[in-house]
Amino acid sequence: MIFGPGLDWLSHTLARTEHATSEKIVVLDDGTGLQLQDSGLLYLEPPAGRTNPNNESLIVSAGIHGNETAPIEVLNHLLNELIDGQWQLACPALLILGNPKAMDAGRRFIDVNLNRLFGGAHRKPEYQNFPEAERARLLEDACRAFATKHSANVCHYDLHTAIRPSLREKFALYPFVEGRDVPDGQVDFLLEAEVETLLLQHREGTTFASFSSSELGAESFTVELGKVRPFGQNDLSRFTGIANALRRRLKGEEPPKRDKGAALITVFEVVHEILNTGDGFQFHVPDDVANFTMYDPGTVIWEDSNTRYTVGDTPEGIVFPNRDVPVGQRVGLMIRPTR
Ligand SMILES: O=C(O)CCC(=O)N[C@@H](CCC(=O)O)C(=O)O
Ligand SMILES: [Zn+2]
Repeated sequence: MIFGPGLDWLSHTLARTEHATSEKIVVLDDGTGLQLQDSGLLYLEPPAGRTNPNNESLIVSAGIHGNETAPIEVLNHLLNELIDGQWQLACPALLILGNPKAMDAGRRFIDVNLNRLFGGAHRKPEYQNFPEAERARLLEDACRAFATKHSANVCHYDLHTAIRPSLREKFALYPFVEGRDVPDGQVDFLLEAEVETLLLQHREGTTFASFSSSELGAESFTVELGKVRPFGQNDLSRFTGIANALRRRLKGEEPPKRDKGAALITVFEVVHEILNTGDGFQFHVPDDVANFTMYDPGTVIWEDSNTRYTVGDTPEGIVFPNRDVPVGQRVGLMIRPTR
């Protein structure tokens, strides 16, 4: 047993949240290799000679925010099925439970938001000595090593749930990389996962998905799958879309044929990132507003002593409103439909 008697990956991760250098390797009956590289960091390798029909390598992460538990449970279930022999792995995969200490504490983060520390931001002097800075470095190194070993077609899905209710329950964010467009195959995958809304970021960020896009050349998405709830309180029937779509990819099966009348994806572009500018910053969006609430042209969204942001000529929506962030960090995104 790779994780110890009676322990699955999630229980093992919650029981051992500390950085651990020892690497444990187990080979399943069918020859699939499992290498526990660190707490919450698991590398999966199909047996030599097995074909990888989609010629791809997958990084799937959850728990970058420790209280976003449903995607963690989904990933853990998929792994339990694999270990149980219910299906066979076709492609190399790196499975990540992002912030074990915060998961154990039931918190978004311990000292600082891990999903603002990627792309080297963890090296900033103000973040040193925080466990999240060390974790960001470790995850970057692990992903870099994975992408170097499996250079073709690396995809990364970073799974989250949102703090606020959402008028569009499931949505994905596509990190900004100059000159690229979302491939049709990725749109089909999102729809297969029942994610019917896509947000195009307007500039490079310091999220995990932004790092894997920009530095590893991966097709990456942050995927929001529902609402934050504690472990054991998730209705996992609302997450079957992503579970089925990921399992299908890990098995190397072809995508399902899309019906003519099937839903299309709705695309928004980010037009403005609201930052907490510090002294005098006032955010005029109420605390309990749902993601994708739309505001009419001319509505004042935020202001400080120098600047006032008002909605432009066409309606704009708010996503991730959260006034409770440190100065310099994101308070929300303003978005606009693209078509
Ligand atoms: O609901 C919220 O306010 C936050 C949910 C969440 O964690 N979202 C990610 C999005 C990352 C991105 O912009 O791609 C985050 O804020 O880190
Ligand atoms: Zn999150």
